[in-house]
Amino acid sequence: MSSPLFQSRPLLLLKPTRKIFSLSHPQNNSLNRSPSTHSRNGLTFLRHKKLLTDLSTWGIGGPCNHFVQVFEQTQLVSAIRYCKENSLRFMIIGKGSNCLFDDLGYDGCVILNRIEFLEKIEHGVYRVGSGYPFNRLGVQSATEGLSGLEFAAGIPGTVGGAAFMNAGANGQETGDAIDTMEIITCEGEFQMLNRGDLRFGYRSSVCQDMKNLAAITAVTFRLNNLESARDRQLEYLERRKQSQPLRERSAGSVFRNPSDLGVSAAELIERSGLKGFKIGGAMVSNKHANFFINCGGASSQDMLELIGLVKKTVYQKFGVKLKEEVLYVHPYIEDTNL
Ligand SMILES: NC(=O)C1=CN([C@@H]2O[C@H](COP(=O)(O)OP(=O)(O)OC[C@H]3O[C@@H](n4cnc5c(N)ncnc54)[C@H](OP(=O)(O)O)[C@@H]3O)[C@@H](O)[C@H]2O)C=CC1
Ligand SMILES: C=C(O[C@H]1[C@H](O)[C@@H](CO)O[C@H](OP(=O)(O)OP(=O)(O)OC[C@H]2O[C@@H](n3ccc(=O)[nH]c3=O)[C@H](O)[C@@H]2O)[C@@H]1NC(C)=O)C(=O)O
Repeated sequence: MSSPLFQSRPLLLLKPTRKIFSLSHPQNNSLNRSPSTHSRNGLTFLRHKKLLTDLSTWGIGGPCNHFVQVFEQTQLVSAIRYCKENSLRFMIIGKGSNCLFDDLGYDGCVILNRIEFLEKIEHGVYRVGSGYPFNRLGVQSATEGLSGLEFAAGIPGTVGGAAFMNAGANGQETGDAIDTMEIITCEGEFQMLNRGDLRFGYRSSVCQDMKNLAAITAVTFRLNNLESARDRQLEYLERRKQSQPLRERSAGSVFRNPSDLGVSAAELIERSGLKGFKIGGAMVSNKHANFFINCGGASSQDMLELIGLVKKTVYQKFGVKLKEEVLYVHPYIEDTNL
């Protein structure tokens, strides 16, 4: 974050912004132009109309310059081509449950992923559109006596977001259940990635490092028979309800757990005395210290400052550098060091 605008902000894990397209600049690409709508190849693009507040579970974010919803893989390709032809940077968003948008908005095109098909290839093998709700898939598969995604119940993301982040809980991870992944490259080509290509790690997948990934379009899961899968799923969900503030506006865990220290980020934050600590409308949850809540009118600056302060305090107290799990979306591409 080299720009003066962001000098005082904490270093959040940056989203892998699509860089292939030419860049717009804040001075000649105002985020506050008058709203309009136009159609192209059956897609409706909104200009300066959509607020990112409505697209993130945190309920934070200003206007985006361009916004389009896609319901099929071919529409996603069209949307990406449109961005390419018009030199727009773009991002694919699922449920916005892992993103921190800026109050200044986003100067490119936000593509909302609504590709929600589910195809049963054979018993235990599901091919699922990347916009399919991950939560629903977790309940559905467990109800059918299939094991592998019981942990997904209660997770507010999409299948694409979960695969991209390798979401996990209760000792299970998304990547463990994935057989293949279908993607679109920045050149607009479809590609199939096999299990061996995917290199999943704790909250990471090969997708996060792929320079030419435009979007994950579908994921094929291979699940195992387990009679007690539904009971396990219900137990995990109950545990989640007891320990996490699911009714509040959050983005799940803000920080990754430190590796090999045998202590969670939540415990470090709690032991720093920060539960309930508030900056503006942003607050460290009293229920779970690694969940930060928008308790009313939080700005992106409030949240960024809270993240920075928690990070600094934990470092001063324990010498541990916490690393963000949430992804900060820069309003302008020039503000990144990418
Ligand atoms: N374990 C838990 O309890 C919780 C877990 N989570 C997890 O956080 C993640 C958020 O999911 P979701 O809300 O849908 O994601 P988001 O809409 O928050 O998107 C997060 C990032 O994932 C990338 N992404 C999302 N969908 C796609 C796709 N189809 N293809 C390529 N990249 C994609 C986007 O990258 P880009 O912008 O570069 O396109 C985006 O920056 C999930 O893994 C979810 O399970 C969230 C809350 C709680
Ligand atoms: C919510 C997310 O995933 C969650 C996932 O739901 C849960 C359940 O398995 O396990 C991880 O949380 P977590 O490590 O904080 O798990 P928890 O079981 O809640 O807590 C771990 C430990 O921290 C302690 N703890 C927890 C909360 C708190 O306020 N204070 C505290 O001291 C608990 O007592 C426990 O000893 C994932 N988070 C990360 C960063 O790995 C997410 O990724 O967004």
